[in-house]
Amino acid sequence: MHEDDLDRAEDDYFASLTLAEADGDDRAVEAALRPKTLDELIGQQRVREQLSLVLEAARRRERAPDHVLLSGPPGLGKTTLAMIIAAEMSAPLRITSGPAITHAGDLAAILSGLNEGEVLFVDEIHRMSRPAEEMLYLAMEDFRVDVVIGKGPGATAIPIDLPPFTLVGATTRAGLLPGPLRDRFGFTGHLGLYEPEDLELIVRRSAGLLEVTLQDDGAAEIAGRSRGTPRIANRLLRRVRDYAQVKADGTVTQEIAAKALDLYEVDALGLDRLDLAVLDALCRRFGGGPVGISTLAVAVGEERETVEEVAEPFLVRSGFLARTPRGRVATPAAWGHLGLPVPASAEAAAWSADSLWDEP
Ligand SMILES: Nc1ncnc2c1ncn2[C@@H]1O[C@H](COP(=O)(O)OP(=O)(O)OP(=O)(O)O)[C@@H](O)[C@H]1O
Repeated sequence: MHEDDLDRAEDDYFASLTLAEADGDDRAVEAALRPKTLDELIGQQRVREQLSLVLEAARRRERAPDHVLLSGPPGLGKTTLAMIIAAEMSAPLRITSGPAITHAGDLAAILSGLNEGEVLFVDEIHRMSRPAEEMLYLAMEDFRVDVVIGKGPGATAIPIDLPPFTLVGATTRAGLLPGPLRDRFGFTGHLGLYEPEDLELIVRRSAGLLEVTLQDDGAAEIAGRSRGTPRIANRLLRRVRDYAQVKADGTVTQEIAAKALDLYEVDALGLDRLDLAVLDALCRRFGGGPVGISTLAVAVGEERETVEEVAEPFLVRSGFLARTPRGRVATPAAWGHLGLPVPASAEAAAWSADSLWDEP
């Protein structure tokens, strides 16, 4: 079995555990904490409303819903939403990922094994191979695949009809998807970083499920340091719970949460070690930029994708980093956060509105 398939099988297994069975294993707990219905999902109001309409309309027409593309940084709930779509449609769910589909044949095998109405979730769909992508165009539009038998001039394409299904694609980089693939999704939902109030509700819900005694100010402290990301909020809650149980009486107060998170090197605004390394390199080594994302990634010893998809969205949203056509620049707030004096060039460069740039 491919490594990714093994991961997915493990995910399925974790999803089948009850919380009591799962507790003690971080990945299993994460799966068990997933909301199961759209109503249970916290935040992402717009996507929730839009999706609820798409699903309701499909139910009334007794048809499989249109294909759905979900985009946004990691840990915001794309997998959770795919599971919810299947559950809301009472349809089976099949999970795979772009990197697991290296040949068109891998995809043909998956597609031809689908049942009517099934939801196929392809995580990291932007990392699928090109031939597989082209096969997917036809499958999405005409519910058909052409399987090529043989090679060279004697090769023949045998068309195979597929039952109607719903593809749910997830990507951290909608911009990387080729236009023809993006256009074949009937609905695209963009998941943005969560507001602290929503994260607070998520932390409180998880604390309830995990039977952690959590005071309101403790929930606010964890939410404020969660980088706008439910997965991180849930993870921090578990680390704070450890601390509260070992160093105190088990109750999570603001003070306990702050102490625990300081210990785990999550600063008061939620910046973690990578975020701080990026800011530090940007300010101290590159004089505040502009500097290219690849150079920045090398400077902090990380993959370009990790810096771009994990650290950058949060740093931009927090007002510490700006993207300009000439590269990334530190804002005056970044210098301030690192306790460094703000150079005059940073004041001018970062805050000329014309220099801000949205696309990578
Ligand atoms: N809106 C939400 N309400 C409550 N919990 C949420 C919400 N969104 C995500 N979570 C929790 O966050 C965790 C991560 O969610 P999920 O795995 O769906 O993210 P993802 O976007 O698919 O991430 P990745 O792309 O990295 O796999 C899950 O444990 C889930 O319980």
